[in-house]
Amino acid sequence: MRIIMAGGGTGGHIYPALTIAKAIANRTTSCEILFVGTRNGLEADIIPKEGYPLQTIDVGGFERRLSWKNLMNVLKTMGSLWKSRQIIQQFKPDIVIGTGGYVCGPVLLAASILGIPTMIQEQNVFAGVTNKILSRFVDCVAVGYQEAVNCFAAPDKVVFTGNPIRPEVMSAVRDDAYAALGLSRDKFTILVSGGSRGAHTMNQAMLEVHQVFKDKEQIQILHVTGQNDYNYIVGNLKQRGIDVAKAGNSIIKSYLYNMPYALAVADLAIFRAGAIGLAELTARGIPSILIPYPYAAENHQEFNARVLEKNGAAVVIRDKELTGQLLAERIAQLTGNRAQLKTMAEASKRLGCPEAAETLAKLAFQLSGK
Ligand SMILES: CC(=O)N[C@H]1[C@@H](OP(=O)(O)OP(=O)(O)OC[C@H]2O[C@@H](n3ccc(=O)[nH]c3=O)[C@H](O)[C@@H]2O)O[C@H](CO)[C@@H](O)[C@@H]1O
Repeated sequence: MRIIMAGGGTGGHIYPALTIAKAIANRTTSCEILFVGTRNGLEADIIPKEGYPLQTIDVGGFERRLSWKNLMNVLKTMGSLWKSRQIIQQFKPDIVIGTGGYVCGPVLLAASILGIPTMIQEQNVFAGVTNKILSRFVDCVAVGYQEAVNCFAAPDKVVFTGNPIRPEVMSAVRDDAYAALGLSRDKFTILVSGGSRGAHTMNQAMLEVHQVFKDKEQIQILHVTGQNDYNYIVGNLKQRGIDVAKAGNSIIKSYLYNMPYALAVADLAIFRAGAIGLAELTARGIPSILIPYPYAAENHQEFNARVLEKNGAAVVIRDKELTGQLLAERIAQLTGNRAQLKTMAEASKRLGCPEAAETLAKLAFQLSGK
């Protein structure tokens, strides 16, 4: 089986690509995988680390108005369509799968023109524009949320599979994880993550939260800041009398390459509402406070978050209402009410789809005719 995986920009598009590719590879003795992304996306860091080949094309997003940038991007996209065609003709894939990001447009379109079987995987409740357009050309659209089915013009092509999560998310063992992360196994653990690129407003609010909880011996906060904000947070906490270099209750990381371990120990999560992060939380049955990123395309993170809220798995705080004080209050309410946390954890677990990657792999075999 030969597969091209196209996806990039953020972790929310790259990890599903990796997960689907590995699930397909696990079902066959011979599998060649090529990733196609962009030079500037997180894929340029993550994919080589995972040991897979990555080819890049140059592609940019469009603004919703007439501009020079848009004109340049039309030219870029035409060039990238040509390059995608060359990559596909050279690699000769049995199937091309897109998991989101601008890079999917030219790669999936070129594959479809060349008559190669194609599938896109839409992670969000509210589908992105690129995927809506692509859905007219591809053979199959696999969606992470049942609610997303209606976003597409050709519902007969749409299949609900759930969002794929790395198998390590399910296999990570709590006891091993405490040791690997240097955390205490006797404390209530709060995991804070603003998605693969971090979230500045969340980080700002967290400064106050660390201060409020610094003397609460029973609580430890593992806060993943994202690479841009790490020094800002560590420096600011120092000014507030919290030295993160000395083992304390505030553990600050810029990025976690071993997120599955962090999920294995999290008793409560404070997250943005990226679809893969939410799929991971629900697969492990972790209750959460969600602060959707308000500038995500068509505000799709809020749609994601509201599904968890509606089902009793999460509490949502809107970014514009977020303050350190409000966040600290919500955390105190939940940590002070273990019965509510348990109910939320059960609700979270009910929403999880840990078998999604397997379902997607089977679908890929069916589509490719292999
Ligand atoms: C700003 C934006 O538009 N973000 C989008 C992006 O999400 P984004 O990449 O920000 O977030 P997701 O939650 O979907 O995925 C993040 C992935 O990165 C991993 N991770 C994150 C931080 C870290 O330190 N280590 C780590 O491994 C998480 O475990 C997860 O697997 O794609 C998602 C899927 O289409 C969308 O729902 C999000 O709205």
